[in-house]
Amino acid sequence: MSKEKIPAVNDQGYLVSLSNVLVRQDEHIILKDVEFALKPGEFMYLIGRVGSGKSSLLKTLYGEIPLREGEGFAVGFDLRKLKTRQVPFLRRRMGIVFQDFQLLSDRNVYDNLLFVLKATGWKNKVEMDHRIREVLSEVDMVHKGYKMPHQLSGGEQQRIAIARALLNKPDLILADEPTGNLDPDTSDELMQLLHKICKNDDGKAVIMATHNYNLIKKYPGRTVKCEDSRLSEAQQEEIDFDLLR
Ligand SMILES: Nc1ncnc2c1ncn2[C@@H]1O[C@H](COP(=O)(O)OP(=O)(O)OP(=O)(O)O)[C@@H](O)[C@H]1O
Repeated sequence: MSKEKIPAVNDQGYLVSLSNVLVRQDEHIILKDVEFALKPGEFMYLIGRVGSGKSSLLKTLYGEIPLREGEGFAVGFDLRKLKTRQVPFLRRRMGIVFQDFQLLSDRNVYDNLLFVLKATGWKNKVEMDHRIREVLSEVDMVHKGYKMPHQLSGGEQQRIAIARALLNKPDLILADEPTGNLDPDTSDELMQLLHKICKNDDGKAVIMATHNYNLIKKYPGRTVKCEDSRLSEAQQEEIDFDLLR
């Protein structure tokens, strides 16, 4: 729906590219010398102990923490030059999913999705209805539009949160501990859904912060770790080792 036509990838074909980035919370340095890049269609896990900076890194990507040092690019935007008024446009190109679902409790599933479409500039009722049906179908929840959030299980609520994240056809999904409130079987289903979204032809990438190493074992993929204020690619052996601890 947005009129901007800037490409989501940079000259090197990356959806996200950070170089020499410093991430701060207040005056505290959370991560330094951050270097990483992500291509369309990639699925990347972000791991690290509690407080190691996973959420802070995601917040930097979605413009919640301003990038003041280093170079950053995400879904067509130069994060270093990002103006407050551009943040909604950046977020329209990203779908963000949290551990606690964050659905509006006072309205049903359909109206939760409608609310987001209206807030992001959609006007045409038929188009909005069509898009809502499409995203509900993508997450296998077509018949749950009339339900109130409290009438859904945790796994179903997270599916709706993913449907909401998909509404504006984002180039990148950022998921911060999306299985944190789900039981193992439901987590499993959610992983299959996220991988399916990533494998679609439109080249969506996913970054998922997680503590759930069992899921990484079951659904292996590129894994990046926050540790000692640094970001690095994690090896499978490290994941195996951490599982044993
Ligand atoms: N709003 C804030 N203001 C100041 N410091 C913060 C803020 N949010 C987080 N921090 C600090 O930044 C550090 C990194 O936190 P962050 O939430 O990024 O870690 P995390 O790896 O996502 O942790 P978790 O696994 O618990 O979600 C922590 O030391 C935390 O206390």
